[in-house]
Amino acid sequence: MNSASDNPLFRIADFSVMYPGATPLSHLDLTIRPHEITCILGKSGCGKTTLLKALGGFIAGNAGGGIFFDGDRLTGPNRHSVMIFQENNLYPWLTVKGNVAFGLRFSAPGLSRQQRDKRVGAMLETVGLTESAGRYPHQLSGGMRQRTAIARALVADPRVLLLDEPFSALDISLRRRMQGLLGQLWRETRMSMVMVTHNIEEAITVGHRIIVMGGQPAAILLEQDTGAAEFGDRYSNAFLQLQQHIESIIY
Ligand SMILES: Nc1ncnc2c1ncn2[C@@H]1O[C@H](COP(=O)(O)OP(=O)(O)OP(=O)(O)O)[C@@H](O)[C@H]1O
Repeated sequence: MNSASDNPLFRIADFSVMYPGATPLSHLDLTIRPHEITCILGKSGCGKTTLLKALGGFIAGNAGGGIFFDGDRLTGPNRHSVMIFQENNLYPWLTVKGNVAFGLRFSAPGLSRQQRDKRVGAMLETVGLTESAGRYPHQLSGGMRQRTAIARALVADPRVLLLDEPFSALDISLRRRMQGLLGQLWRETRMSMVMVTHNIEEAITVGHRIIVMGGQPAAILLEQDTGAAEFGDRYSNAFLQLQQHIESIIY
């Protein structure tokens, strides 16, 4: 997936986060490569969301280390990264189309109404929501809501998509369809994505690289490339062996 000349997208160096009563990350070192889907796995409470929020610039680390995005120290949220949460990503008072158009408001404020409508329309088509453009979030299924959230994130043309258990509220068939959609979007854009998930199968299926965290404070227990074709088949030996291996590490 990567080549030796690729610089890291994120370099997490000697990075620590202390909350009152918890120190999920302490002197953590890790790199995240560009143009890959990196999946982060680990036991509940080990610091996955903390790390993801820090990558989005929403959490500053304690003095000493830092996070470097494209070589520059991250000092706060920037327009290059967009985060999608498990639920409640949408504005309830806006339609699907309005929510997606909102994604352009700050990233491309100079667009004419026509240009904006064109981009929003194309994005709605990509995620299969053209027919539902006029509906409000409460009129959508969970999968449609997450597709709207993905469309809103992608319409802004970010370089990085940060996803925090985006499909965990969905049933298994919808979840698999959403995994397929994410893969399709990646093939079309080669966008860098970092996804936190509890689901080992999902991480192996969707990810090109898996990072397993564990312990308190969290250490990196495993880094594994999973871009090879054998990991695309959830019944292959390689897939099942890796799934068991990760299970044994986490639990
Ligand atoms: N704002 C906060 N204030 C105090 N402690 C916090 C805060 N946010 C998280 N924590 C604590 O930090 C630790 C790591 O939390 P985090 O949400 O990053 O874990 P996680 O691996 O994403 O968990 P889960 O898989 O359950 O979502 C936990 O012990 C949590 O209770």
